[in-house]
Amino acid sequence: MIEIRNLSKRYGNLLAVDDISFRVEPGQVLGFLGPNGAGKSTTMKMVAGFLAPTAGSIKVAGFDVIEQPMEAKRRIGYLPEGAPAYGEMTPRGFLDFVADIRGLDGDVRRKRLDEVVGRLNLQRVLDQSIETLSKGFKRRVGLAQAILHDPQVLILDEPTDGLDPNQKHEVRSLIQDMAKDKIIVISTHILEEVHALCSRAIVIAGGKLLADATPAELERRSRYHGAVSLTTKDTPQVVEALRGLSEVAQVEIDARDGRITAFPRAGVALFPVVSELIRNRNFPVDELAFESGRLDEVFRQITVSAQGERAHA
Ligand SMILES: Nc1ncnc2c1ncn2[C@@H]1O[C@H](COP(=O)(O)OP(=O)(O)OP(=O)(O)O)[C@@H](O)[C@H]1O
Repeated sequence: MIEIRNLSKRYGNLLAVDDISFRVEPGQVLGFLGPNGAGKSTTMKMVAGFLAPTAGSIKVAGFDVIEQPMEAKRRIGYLPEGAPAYGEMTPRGFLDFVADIRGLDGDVRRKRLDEVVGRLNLQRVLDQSIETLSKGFKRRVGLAQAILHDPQVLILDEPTDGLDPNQKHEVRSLIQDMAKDKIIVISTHILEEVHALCSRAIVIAGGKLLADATPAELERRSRYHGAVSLTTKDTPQVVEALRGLSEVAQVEIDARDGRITAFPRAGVALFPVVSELIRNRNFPVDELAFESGRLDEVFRQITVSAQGERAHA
Protein backbone atom coordinates (compact mmCIF):
# COMPACT_ATOMS: atom_id res chain seq x y z
CA MET A 1 0.00 0.00 0.00
CA ILE A 2 1.06 3.61 -0.55
CA GLU A 3 -0.06 6.07 2.09
CA ILE A 4 0.56 9.76 1.54
CA ARG A 5 -0.30 12.26 4.24
CA ASN A 6 -0.31 16.04 3.99
CA LEU A 7 2.51 16.06 1.46
CA SER A 8 3.91 19.44 0.39
CA LYS A 9 6.92 20.62 -1.58
CA ARG A 10 8.13 24.17 -1.77
CA TYR A 11 10.69 25.47 -4.29
CA GLY A 12 11.58 28.94 -3.00
CA ASN A 13 8.35 30.92 -3.19
CA LEU A 14 6.51 28.30 -5.20
CA LEU A 15 4.36 25.75 -3.40
CA ALA A 16 4.61 23.06 -6.12
CA VAL A 17 2.73 20.42 -4.07
CA ASP A 18 0.19 21.69 -1.57
CA ASP A 19 -0.99 19.40 1.24
CA ILE A 20 -1.87 16.28 -0.73
CA SER A 21 -3.15 13.09 0.95
CA PHE A 22 -4.23 9.79 -0.61
CA ARG A 23 -3.82 5.99 -0.35
CA VAL A 24 -3.35 3.42 -3.08
CA GLU A 25 -4.14 -0.29 -2.61
CA PRO A 26 -2.62 -3.31 -4.41
CA GLY A 27 -4.26 -4.05 -7.77
CA GLN A 28 -4.99 -0.39 -8.40
CA VAL A 29 -3.60 1.53 -11.34
CA LEU A 30 -3.75 5.14 -10.30
CA GLY A 31 -3.61 7.80 -12.98
CA PHE A 32 -2.08 11.03 -11.85
CA LEU A 33 -3.53 13.75 -14.05
CA GLY A 34 -2.88 17.43 -14.30
CA PRO A 35 -1.87 20.19 -16.68
CA ASN A 36 1.79 21.16 -17.21
CA GLY A 37 3.37 22.35 -14.00
CA ALA A 38 0.61 20.83 -11.82
CA GLY A 39 3.09 19.11 -9.52
CA LYS A 40 2.84 15.54 -10.87
CA SER A 41 6.57 14.89 -11.37
CA THR A 42 7.42 16.54 -8.06
CA THR A 43 4.94 14.27 -6.23
CA MET A 44 6.23 11.16 -7.99
CA LYS A 45 9.86 12.02 -7.23
CA MET A 46 8.95 12.37 -3.55
CA VAL A 47 7.05 9.04 -3.51
CA ALA A 48 10.03 7.35 -5.19
CA GLY A 49 12.36 8.80 -2.57
CA PHE A 50 14.30 11.00 -5.01
CA LEU A 51 13.24 14.31 -3.53
CA ALA A 52 12.70 15.24 0.10
CA PRO A 53 9.27 16.67 0.94
CA THR A 54 8.97 20.05 2.65
CA ALA A 55 6.22 18.57 4.84
CA GLY A 56 4.15 15.42 5.18
CA SER A 57 4.83 11.69 5.10
CA ILE A 58 4.92 8.88 2.54
CA LYS A 59 4.72 5.21 3.44
CA VAL A 60 5.25 2.36 0.98
CA ALA A 61 4.26 -1.11 2.20
CA GLY A 62 4.39 0.28 5.73
CA PHE A 63 7.91 1.78 5.37
CA ASP A 64 8.45 5.51 5.65
CA VAL A 65 10.23 6.72 2.49
CA ILE A 66 12.23 9.31 4.43
CA GLU A 67 12.97 7.41 7.65
CA GLN A 68 13.40 3.91 6.18
CA PRO A 69 14.57 4.71 2.63
CA MET A 70 16.34 1.38 1.96
CA GLU A 71 13.31 -0.70 2.95
CA ALA A 72 10.94 1.56 1.03
CA LYS A 73 13.09 1.81 -2.13
CA ARG A 74 13.49 -1.98 -2.28
CA ARG A 75 9.75 -2.11 -2.90
CA ILE A 76 9.61 0.71 -5.45
CA GLY A 77 10.42 0.81 -9.17
CA TYR A 78 10.62 4.30 -10.63
CA LEU A 79 10.58 5.43 -14.24
CA PRO A 80 11.55 9.09 -14.30
CA GLU A 81 10.33 11.48 -16.95
CA GLY A 82 12.37 11.27 -20.19
CA ALA A 83 15.13 8.74 -20.87
CA PRO A 84 17.65 6.85 -18.71
CA ALA A 85 20.50 9.12 -17.70
CA TYR A 86 23.49 7.01 -18.76
CA GLY A 87 23.42 7.54 -22.53
CA GLU A 88 26.92 6.24 -23.21
CA MET A 89 26.15 2.87 -21.58
CA THR A 90 24.62 -0.06 -23.45
CA PRO A 91 21.34 -1.54 -22.14
CA ARG A 92 23.32 -4.63 -21.09
CA GLY A 93 25.83 -2.55 -19.11
CA PHE A 94 23.13 -0.33 -17.65
CA LEU A 95 20.93 -3.23 -16.51
CA ASP A 96 23.99 -4.97 -15.01
CA PHE A 97 24.76 -1.77 -13.12
CA VAL A 98 21.15 -1.53 -11.87
CA ALA A 99 21.26 -5.21 -10.85
CA ASP A 100 24.40 -4.43 -8.78
CA ILE A 101 22.71 -1.47 -7.09
CA ARG A 102 19.65 -3.60 -6.37
CA GLY A 103 21.88 -6.27 -4.84
CA LEU A 104 20.75 -9.02 -7.23
CA ASP A 105 23.11 -11.94 -7.71
CA GLY A 106 23.38 -15.59 -8.67
CA ASP A 107 20.41 -17.36 -10.22
CA VAL A 108 17.94 -14.67 -9.21
CA ARG A 109 19.99 -12.01 -11.01
CA ARG A 110 20.23 -14.10 -14.21
CA LYS A 111 16.54 -14.93 -14.11
CA ARG A 112 15.45 -11.32 -13.56
CA LEU A 113 17.74 -9.99 -16.31
CA ASP A 114 16.46 -12.61 -18.78
CA GLU A 115 12.89 -11.89 -17.78
CA VAL A 116 13.04 -8.09 -18.28
CA VAL A 117 15.10 -8.30 -21.47
CA GLY A 118 12.54 -10.75 -22.90
CA ARG A 119 9.51 -8.89 -21.64
CA LEU A 120 10.67 -5.57 -23.07
CA ASN A 121 12.10 -7.09 -26.27
CA LEU A 122 15.54 -5.62 -25.73
CA GLN A 123 17.56 -8.53 -27.20
CA ARG A 124 18.51 -6.84 -30.44
CA VAL A 125 19.68 -3.56 -28.88
CA LEU A 126 21.48 -4.95 -25.82
CA ASP A 127 24.92 -3.89 -27.06
CA GLN A 128 24.09 -0.55 -28.66
CA SER A 129 24.69 2.64 -26.68
CA ILE A 130 21.50 3.98 -25.09
CA GLU A 131 21.92 7.47 -26.61
CA THR A 132 21.68 5.98 -30.13
CA LEU A 133 18.43 4.10 -29.44
CA SER A 134 15.00 5.25 -30.64
CA LYS A 135 12.71 6.93 -28.09
CA GLY A 136 10.66 3.73 -27.85
CA PHE A 137 13.68 1.62 -26.96
CA LYS A 138 14.97 4.23 -24.50
CA ARG A 139 11.63 4.07 -22.67
CA ARG A 140 11.78 0.29 -22.68
CA VAL A 141 15.25 0.39 -21.13
CA GLY A 142 13.85 2.81 -18.53
CA LEU A 143 10.99 0.42 -17.80
CA ALA A 144 13.36 -2.54 -17.64
CA GLN A 145 15.42 -0.87 -14.90
CA ALA A 146 12.22 0.06 -13.03
CA ILE A 147 10.93 -3.54 -12.91
CA LEU A 148 14.25 -5.40 -12.64
CA HIS A 149 13.95 -6.08 -8.90
CA ASP A 150 10.25 -7.03 -9.28
CA PRO A 151 8.98 -4.24 -7.00
CA GLN A 152 5.50 -4.19 -5.45
CA VAL A 153 5.06 -0.54 -6.37
CA LEU A 154 5.73 1.06 -9.76
CA ILE A 155 5.91 4.82 -10.17
CA LEU A 156 5.88 5.66 -13.87
CA ASP A 157 6.24 9.30 -14.91
CA GLU A 158 4.61 9.78 -18.33
CA PRO A 159 5.52 6.25 -19.47
CA THR A 160 4.22 6.67 -23.04
CA ASP A 161 5.26 10.27 -23.62
CA GLY A 162 6.86 10.77 -27.04
CA LEU A 163 6.12 7.24 -28.25
CA ASP A 164 4.41 6.42 -31.55
CA PRO A 165 0.95 4.77 -31.40
CA ASN A 166 2.35 1.23 -31.71
CA GLN A 167 4.90 1.80 -28.98
CA LYS A 168 2.21 3.40 -26.78
CA HIS A 169 0.07 0.31 -27.24
CA GLU A 170 2.98 -1.98 -26.31
CA VAL A 171 3.86 -0.06 -23.16
CA ARG A 172 0.20 0.06 -22.10
CA SER A 173 -0.17 -3.71 -22.57
CA LEU A 174 2.92 -4.23 -20.48
CA ILE A 175 1.54 -2.02 -17.71
CA GLN A 176 -1.79 -3.87 -17.86
CA ASP A 177 0.05 -7.19 -17.55
CA MET A 178 1.88 -6.03 -14.46
CA ALA A 179 -1.16 -4.39 -12.87
CA LYS A 180 -2.67 -7.56 -11.44
CA ASP A 181 -0.35 -7.95 -8.49
CA LYS A 182 1.22 -4.51 -8.11
CA ILE A 183 0.40 -0.95 -7.23
CA ILE A 184 1.02 1.22 -10.25
CA VAL A 185 0.97 5.01 -10.29
CA ILE A 186 1.31 6.65 -13.68
CA SER A 187 1.37 10.34 -14.39
CA THR A 188 -0.03 11.46 -17.70
CA HIS A 189 -1.84 14.23 -19.44
CA ILE A 190 -3.12 11.83 -22.09
CA LEU A 191 -6.75 11.24 -21.20
CA GLU A 192 -7.15 8.15 -23.41
CA GLU A 193 -4.46 6.59 -21.22
CA VAL A 194 -6.69 6.98 -18.20
CA HIS A 195 -9.43 5.09 -20.05
CA ALA A 196 -7.06 2.42 -21.27
CA LEU A 197 -5.22 1.76 -18.03
CA CYS A 198 -6.43 3.32 -14.84
CA SER A 199 -8.84 2.02 -12.24
CA ARG A 200 -8.68 5.35 -10.47
CA ALA A 201 -7.68 8.91 -11.31
CA ILE A 202 -6.41 11.76 -9.19
CA VAL A 203 -6.51 15.23 -10.72
CA ILE A 204 -4.08 17.86 -9.48
CA ALA A 205 -3.51 21.44 -10.56
CA GLY A 206 -1.52 24.19 -8.91
CA GLY A 207 -0.17 21.54 -6.51
CA LYS A 208 -3.64 20.81 -5.05
CA LEU A 209 -5.58 17.56 -5.20
CA LEU A 210 -8.85 18.48 -6.94
CA ALA A 211 -10.51 15.13 -7.67
CA ASP A 212 -10.07 11.48 -6.70
CA ALA A 213 -12.45 9.09 -8.45
CA THR A 214 -12.78 6.25 -10.95
CA PRO A 215 -12.68 7.28 -14.63
CA ALA A 216 -16.40 6.37 -14.86
CA GLU A 217 -17.24 8.59 -11.87
CA LEU A 218 -15.35 11.46 -13.48
CA GLU A 219 -17.25 10.92 -16.73
CA ARG A 220 -20.53 11.12 -14.87
CA ARG A 221 -19.60 14.70 -13.92
CA SER A 222 -19.52 15.62 -17.59
CA ARG A 223 -22.46 17.58 -18.94
CA TYR A 224 -22.41 15.01 -21.81
CA HIS A 225 -23.16 12.13 -19.45
CA GLY A 226 -26.44 10.53 -20.57
CA ALA A 227 -26.68 12.66 -23.70
CA VAL A 228 -27.42 11.09 -27.09
CA SER A 229 -25.60 12.10 -30.22
CA LEU A 230 -26.20 11.28 -33.86
CA THR A 231 -25.45 12.25 -37.44
CA THR A 232 -28.06 12.56 -40.18
CA LYS A 233 -28.53 14.24 -43.53
CA ASP A 234 -31.91 15.65 -42.36
CA THR A 235 -30.42 17.92 -39.69
CA PRO A 236 -33.16 20.61 -39.49
CA GLN A 237 -36.03 18.09 -39.22
CA VAL A 238 -34.25 15.92 -36.66
CA VAL A 239 -33.25 18.93 -34.53
CA GLU A 240 -36.82 20.21 -34.57
CA ALA A 241 -38.20 16.80 -33.58
CA LEU A 242 -35.65 16.45 -30.75
CA ARG A 243 -36.47 19.94 -29.45
CA GLY A 244 -40.12 18.90 -29.39
CA LEU A 245 -39.46 16.05 -26.94
CA SER A 246 -40.34 16.86 -23.34
CA GLU A 247 -37.42 14.63 -22.17
CA VAL A 248 -34.86 16.81 -23.99
CA ALA A 249 -33.40 19.81 -22.16
CA GLN A 250 -31.20 21.13 -24.95
CA VAL A 251 -29.99 20.33 -28.46
CA GLU A 252 -26.60 21.33 -29.85
CA ILE A 253 -25.06 20.97 -33.31
CA ASP A 254 -21.28 20.61 -33.62
CA ALA A 255 -20.14 23.28 -36.10
CA ARG A 256 -17.21 21.11 -37.32
CA ASP A 257 -18.87 17.82 -38.18
CA GLY A 258 -22.60 18.55 -37.91
CA ARG A 259 -23.06 15.98 -35.12
CA ILE A 260 -26.27 16.61 -33.17
CA THR A 261 -26.26 16.14 -29.39
CA ALA A 262 -29.45 16.01 -27.33
CA PHE A 263 -29.07 16.59 -23.58
CA PRO A 264 -31.61 14.95 -21.22
CA ARG A 265 -33.64 16.65 -18.54
CA ALA A 266 -32.46 15.58 -15.08
CA GLY A 267 -33.07 11.91 -14.33
CA VAL A 268 -34.33 10.99 -17.81
CA ALA A 269 -32.95 7.98 -19.75
CA LEU A 270 -32.85 9.59 -23.17
CA PHE A 271 -31.46 6.87 -25.43
CA PRO A 272 -34.65 4.75 -25.75
CA VAL A 273 -36.73 7.90 -26.28
CA VAL A 274 -34.55 9.13 -29.13
CA SER A 275 -34.32 5.64 -30.70
CA GLU A 276 -38.10 5.42 -30.72
CA LEU A 277 -38.43 8.87 -32.27
CA ILE A 278 -36.02 7.90 -35.07
CA ARG A 279 -37.90 4.66 -35.71
CA ASN A 280 -41.36 6.28 -35.67
CA ARG A 281 -40.39 9.17 -37.94
CA ASN A 282 -38.12 7.05 -40.12
CA PHE A 283 -35.26 9.56 -39.92
CA PRO A 284 -32.12 8.58 -41.88
CA VAL A 285 -29.58 8.36 -39.05
CA ASP A 286 -26.01 7.12 -39.65
CA GLU A 287 -24.69 6.91 -36.14
CA LEU A 288 -26.57 6.97 -32.87
CA ALA A 289 -24.47 7.01 -29.71
CA PHE A 290 -25.04 7.09 -25.97
CA GLU A 291 -22.59 9.47 -24.34
CA SER A 292 -21.02 8.13 -21.13
CA GLY A 293 -19.38 11.53 -20.61
CA ARG A 294 -16.23 13.25 -21.82
CA LEU A 295 -13.14 13.13 -19.65
CA ASP A 296 -11.46 15.99 -21.52
CA GLU A 297 -14.35 18.29 -20.67
CA VAL A 298 -14.36 17.24 -16.99
CA PHE A 299 -10.59 17.65 -16.82
CA ARG A 300 -10.93 21.19 -18.23
CA GLN A 301 -13.78 22.05 -15.85
CA ILE A 302 -11.80 20.88 -12.82
CA THR A 303 -8.41 22.35 -13.71
CA VAL A 304 -9.43 25.61 -15.39
CA SER A 305 -11.70 26.69 -12.54
CA ALA A 306 -8.88 25.89 -10.06
CA GLN A 307 -6.41 27.95 -12.09
CA GLY A 308 -8.92 30.80 -12.17
CA GLU A 309 -9.23 30.67 -8.39
CA ARG A 310 -5.44 30.67 -8.04
CA ALA A 311 -5.15 33.69 -10.35
CA HIS A 312 -7.66 35.56 -8.20
CA ALA A 313 -6.21 34.45 -4.87
N1 LIG B 1 13.83 21.93 -9.12
C1 LIG B 1 12.91 22.88 -9.23
N2 LIG B 1 13.14 24.15 -8.82
C2 LIG B 1 12.19 25.10 -8.91
N3 LIG B 1 10.95 24.90 -9.40
C3 LIG B 1 10.66 23.66 -9.83
C4 LIG B 1 11.60 22.57 -9.78
N4 LIG B 1 11.02 21.46 -10.28
C5 LIG B 1 9.76 21.82 -10.64
N5 LIG B 1 9.54 23.13 -10.38
C6 LIG B 1 8.27 23.86 -10.58
O1 LIG B 1 7.27 23.22 -9.81
C7 LIG B 1 6.02 23.19 -10.49
C8 LIG B 1 5.56 21.76 -10.61
O2 LIG B 1 6.43 21.07 -11.52
P1 LIG B 1 6.26 19.54 -11.90
O3 LIG B 1 7.41 19.19 -12.81
O4 LIG B 1 6.09 18.74 -10.66
O5 LIG B 1 4.89 19.58 -12.72
P2 LIG B 1 4.24 18.47 -13.65
O6 LIG B 1 2.80 18.38 -13.25
O7 LIG B 1 5.04 17.22 -13.61
O8 LIG B 1 4.35 19.16 -15.09
P3 LIG B 1 4.61 18.50 -16.55
O9 LIG B 1 3.32 17.86 -16.97
O10 LIG B 1 4.92 19.72 -17.38
O11 LIG B 1 5.77 17.55 -16.43
C9 LIG B 1 6.27 23.88 -11.83
O12 LIG B 1 5.85 25.22 -11.70
C10 LIG B 1 7.77 23.78 -12.01
O13 LIG B 1 8.26 24.85 -12.80
